[in-house]
Amino acid sequence: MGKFLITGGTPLKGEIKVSGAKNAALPIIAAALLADEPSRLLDIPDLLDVKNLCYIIKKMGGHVERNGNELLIDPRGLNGLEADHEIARKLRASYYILGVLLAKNGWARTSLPGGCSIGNRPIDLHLKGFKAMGSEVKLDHGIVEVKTSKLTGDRIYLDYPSVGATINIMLAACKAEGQTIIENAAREPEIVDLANFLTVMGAKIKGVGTDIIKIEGVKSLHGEEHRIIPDRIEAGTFMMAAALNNGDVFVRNVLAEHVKPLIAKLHEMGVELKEDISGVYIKGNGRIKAVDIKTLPYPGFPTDLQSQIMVLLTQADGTSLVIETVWENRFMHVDELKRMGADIKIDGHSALLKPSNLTGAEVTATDLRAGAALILAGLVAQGDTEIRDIYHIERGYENIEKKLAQLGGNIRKIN
Ligand SMILES: CC(=O)N[C@H]1[C@@H](OP(=O)(O)OP(=O)(O)OC[C@H]2O[C@@H](n3ccc(=O)[nH]c3=O)[C@H](O)[C@@H]2O)O[C@H](CO)[C@@H](O)[C@@H]1O
Ligand SMILES: C=C(OP(=O)(O)O)C(=O)O
Repeated sequence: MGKFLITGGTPLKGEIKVSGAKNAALPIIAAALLADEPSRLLDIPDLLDVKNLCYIIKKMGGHVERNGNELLIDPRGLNGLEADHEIARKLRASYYILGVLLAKNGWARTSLPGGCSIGNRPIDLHLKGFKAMGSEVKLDHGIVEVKTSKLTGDRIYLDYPSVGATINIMLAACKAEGQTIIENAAREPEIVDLANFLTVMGAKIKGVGTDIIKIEGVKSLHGEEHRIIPDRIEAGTFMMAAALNNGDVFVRNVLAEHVKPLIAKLHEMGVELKEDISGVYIKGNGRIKAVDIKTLPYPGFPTDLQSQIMVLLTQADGTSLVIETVWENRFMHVDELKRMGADIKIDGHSALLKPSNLTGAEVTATDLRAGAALILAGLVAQGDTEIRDIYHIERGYENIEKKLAQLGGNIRKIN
């Protein structure tokens, strides 16, 4: 199993290009299966999650071909109704197969999905949506089965603006009979990207990016070409890496409007940054002011950047408070950061951080963003850091060690 070895202290300088967004690419790959023809997807990151989803599609008879960062998906041979259970358990996005196959064939089965262990992660809202649309739902021994003789649009209120439930219901609703209205829908940019792709395929969707999405079902969808939006979480991770290490970095391929909550906080922290049409310039100036953070659904501060910003806050000039409201177990990086000397106290959903001198240590990535936080910590710490279980990080960051090394970061992977 691979490890990252990092020696901290080198300022990061130069330019780095952000890849396509994992959390947009995965539902868009699934959506391509709704068409009657092939689709060509551009800027698909080369990630473990993408490989696993493609494997599931191939096992169901679909054809997937990768050419650099392009993915050709031909759904014409798709004859399976069941996602490979073993692989489906390795990623969250495998459950999008449910919405797609329900719309296509009225029947689907998969094991409960995987993804980061950051909380309970129920799928009740997905199932509530499928049921409202006329499906029978069975959940037995970790296997979910959804079945319908006729998928019909309905009004569905989400008790929480769940990203996954909004996506799964949208996927199913595109080919349901009549209109589906999702109330209290999630507004994340990845959902807008998915809706843009579905719309060029022929779907009728209104209100995306607001909390009420209306979808009028259509009989068929056609294949299309689509470029995935830049990954705002990868972008945010690099922006913070630059701010931490007195860097002078241009993070290219960032849509600044997608990272507004982070930009606002970096401004508050006194980090110098400038937005550009194609990215963001960051210049660390050796001083970071303490700030408070509360994670919220979009457009609030993203939970997927919470672990990373904590590292920045260990270097601030005072005490900061971080409140995690989305996931109940997303402070697992804290024990690892403490091994590196971080002064952090957890009380329920809150973490209190005091200025700390970080030193290199042997640490373990417990989930994807926790792993990213450990990389940031390793880059700023004195001495050597070894990060284990980096497969978590590789689920969501494309060649992160190569990209950071290109900026002068002293990081390498060993197998
Ligand atoms: C693959 C993907 O896109 N993952 C992202 C997605 O995860 P994911 O789509 O799983 O996150 P959700 O928005 O669904 O979950 C948010 C909250 O809703 C709760 N919930 C969710 C579904 C449900 O049926 N019932 C329920 O109670 C969850 O327990 C959690 O507390 O959005 C999260 C929130 O921005 C991000 O952290 C993940 O990186
Ligand atoms: C939690 C994440 O991903 P997933 O939902 O795929 O586990 C993430 O991307 O930070």
